[in-house]
Amino acid sequence: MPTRKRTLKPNAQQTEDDLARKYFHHELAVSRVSALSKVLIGLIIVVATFFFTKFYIYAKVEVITMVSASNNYSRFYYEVPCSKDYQEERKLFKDCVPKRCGRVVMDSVVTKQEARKLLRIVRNAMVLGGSNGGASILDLHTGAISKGNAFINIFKALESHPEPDQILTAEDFMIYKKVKDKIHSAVAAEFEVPKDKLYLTKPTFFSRLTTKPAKTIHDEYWHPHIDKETYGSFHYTSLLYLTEYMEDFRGGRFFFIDKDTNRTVEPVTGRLSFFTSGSENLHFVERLKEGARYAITVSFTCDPEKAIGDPRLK
Ligand SMILES: O=C(O)CCC(=O)C(=O)O
Ligand SMILES: [Fe+2]
Repeated sequence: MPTRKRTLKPNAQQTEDDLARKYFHHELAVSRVSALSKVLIGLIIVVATFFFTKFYIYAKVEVITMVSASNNYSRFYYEVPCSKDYQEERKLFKDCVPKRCGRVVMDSVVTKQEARKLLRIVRNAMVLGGSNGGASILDLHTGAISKGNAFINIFKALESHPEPDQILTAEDFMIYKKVKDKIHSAVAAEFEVPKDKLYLTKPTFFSRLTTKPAKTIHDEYWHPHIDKETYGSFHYTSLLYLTEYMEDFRGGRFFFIDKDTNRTVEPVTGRLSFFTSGSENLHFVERLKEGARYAITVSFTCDPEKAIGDPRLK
């Protein structure tokens, strides 16, 4: 029996092939379109996120000059609600951990003359050191001083110096101690802590900021930070300024970062600024635009185990 091959009519076969081809192309096109649209959607999301973030950052920040260089403040006080950062320690150091948190600026605790003497100390010391980047420190307690891309010990460097008295003297340490004691009293009184329950802690150091580009992480002073987190032992941070904003340098203002506002303190020679060190006082230093900015960070703790003594010439 002749077998009848079941064949489609040429036309029908063609139509089916065409359809299959068309379908295949359609599928391919659809998958190409959907891959392309995925890429496009991804791109749109990335661009939108970028602009939103930028817009949000810029839209958010209103800058308020909280403490201006052109005014004199015998006592400026700005209260902020305390963060939860102190909860664990409240029982341990009950007379000392802040009950009330805030920011204080006092222009009459340290005299201009004392500030100028302290400025001379750090300037002299920097003859032996100085960072390659924009931030140098001098810690009279440990002897650490920035040099190049690292630190050296100033007491060691003085041993081989022909005229160490030209750099650092016993009198310098007396001035440093006198000023540090006045700051200690002011912080204790303002935050109602018995002075003998509040201890000087480390690091307590001089700083010099310049416009030099950063060479190491130690030069990057402008990052927002919380002192209690960064330094561990701090409960109260104080800053004594040794040069003046817009006189000796441009940029270099101190910024407190609040929810939708930044509040600045403009440095003035002899200006004492202090605040509770928890996350209620997130802050940064504006990048310098010109000149050199000198300050001392004098830090206090409630933990007697973290206390440090007065520095002395070794
Ligand atoms: O120098 C200043 O104004 C602030 C320095 C600072 O934030 C710090 O030492 O932790
Ligand atoms: Fe700080």
